[in-house]
Amino acid sequence: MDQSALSGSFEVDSNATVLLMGLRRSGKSSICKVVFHNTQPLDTLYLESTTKPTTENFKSLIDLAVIELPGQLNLFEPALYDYEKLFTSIGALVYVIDSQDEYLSALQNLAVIIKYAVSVNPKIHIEVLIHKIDGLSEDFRLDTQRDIMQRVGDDLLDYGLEGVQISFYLTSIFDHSIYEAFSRIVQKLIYELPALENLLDLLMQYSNFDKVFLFDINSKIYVATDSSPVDIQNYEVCAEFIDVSIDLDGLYESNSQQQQQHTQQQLKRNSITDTFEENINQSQYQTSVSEDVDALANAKPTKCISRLENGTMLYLHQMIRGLALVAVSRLEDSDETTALSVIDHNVAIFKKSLEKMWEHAKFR
Ligand SMILES: Nc1nc2c(ncn2[C@@H]2O[C@H](COP(=O)(O)OP(=O)(O)OP(=O)(O)O)[C@@H](O)[C@H]2O)c(=O)[nH]1
Repeated sequence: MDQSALSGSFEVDSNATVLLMGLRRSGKSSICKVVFHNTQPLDTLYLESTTKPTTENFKSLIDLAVIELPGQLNLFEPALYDYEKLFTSIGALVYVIDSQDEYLSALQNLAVIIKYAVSVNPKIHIEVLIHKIDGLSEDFRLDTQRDIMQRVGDDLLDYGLEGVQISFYLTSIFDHSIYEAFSRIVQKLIYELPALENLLDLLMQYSNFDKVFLFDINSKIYVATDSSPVDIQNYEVCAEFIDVSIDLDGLYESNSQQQQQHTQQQLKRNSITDTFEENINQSQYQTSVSEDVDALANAKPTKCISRLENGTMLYLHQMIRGLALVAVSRLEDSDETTALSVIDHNVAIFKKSLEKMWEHAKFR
């Protein structure tokens, strides 16, 4: 984690910045660890309290920065930091509420922060994570959400802020809900999102996909998807398929590496049988190694296709900037060969469009 004592000022220069706030022990650091560092949820149990603001930078389709403020910071205290500068330069405020704890003081704190945030940055996205829902029953989760939404609405009315848009998410680091929430939050910061969604809709239509995601491979956040509703099971299956594909990719050596080993074995055999030819073979070997290096440099992006027991096909194709396109399709076995060449062709066109979009991207 990139810990920085920001001694009085925050260096934030892009709207693709998320500010993570919430009371102590609400789960802020755990969320960062699990989503952006692949930490196992149970390993967050004994995390130390954050005492200084920390910033984490993630390079994906956008260069995202997540600033975590320690829970004990109080906006009313004599300003240690330049809050005005901070709030004017962020794209989203994410406030974490521990739903397993008594949350009234968190809601008071949230109302004060929202009042300040919208006064200095009216365009800010306000996102509330009703967190640690793994400890609540299904019914109680919805009751808690209703209660929190009602109370936040009342508090804002008291401040005369009735028009403020706030999004609420039920989250836990123990399931996919935290990734789903962060995906939606990050998408709001992507200026090109409508164009991307359009492209994905077209890709889906012409490739017989049922659902298509554009994933950030490291975090499993999806930076875009087509316009059909997201079914969490589809998300889970696609996110897990990324891990499987990457593991498989690492398991098998590329052709060029195998070729290199074969040449090496050949060389050893020759050196035993014929010393005269050894020199010639060695020079051949060297040529083949340098060719292999070139081949590796031009290595093809990862592509993986798999069919599940229920007949669903999963299709993964690596894109630019650590992204992967993952799609679900219910293609019949008999159509597969022709359909796959059409899909490959369409995906290649999509990738080119993505490259162009990236070149002209607003947040780079
Ligand atoms: N049950 C449950 N526990 C969680 C969840 N997320 C975080 N926790 C636990 O909550 C505790 C506090 O988490 P932290 O991430 O340290 O909280 P924080 O908001 O960063 O706390 P400060 O650094 O003090 O501001 C840890 O023991 C986590 O394991 C969750 O989704 N469910």
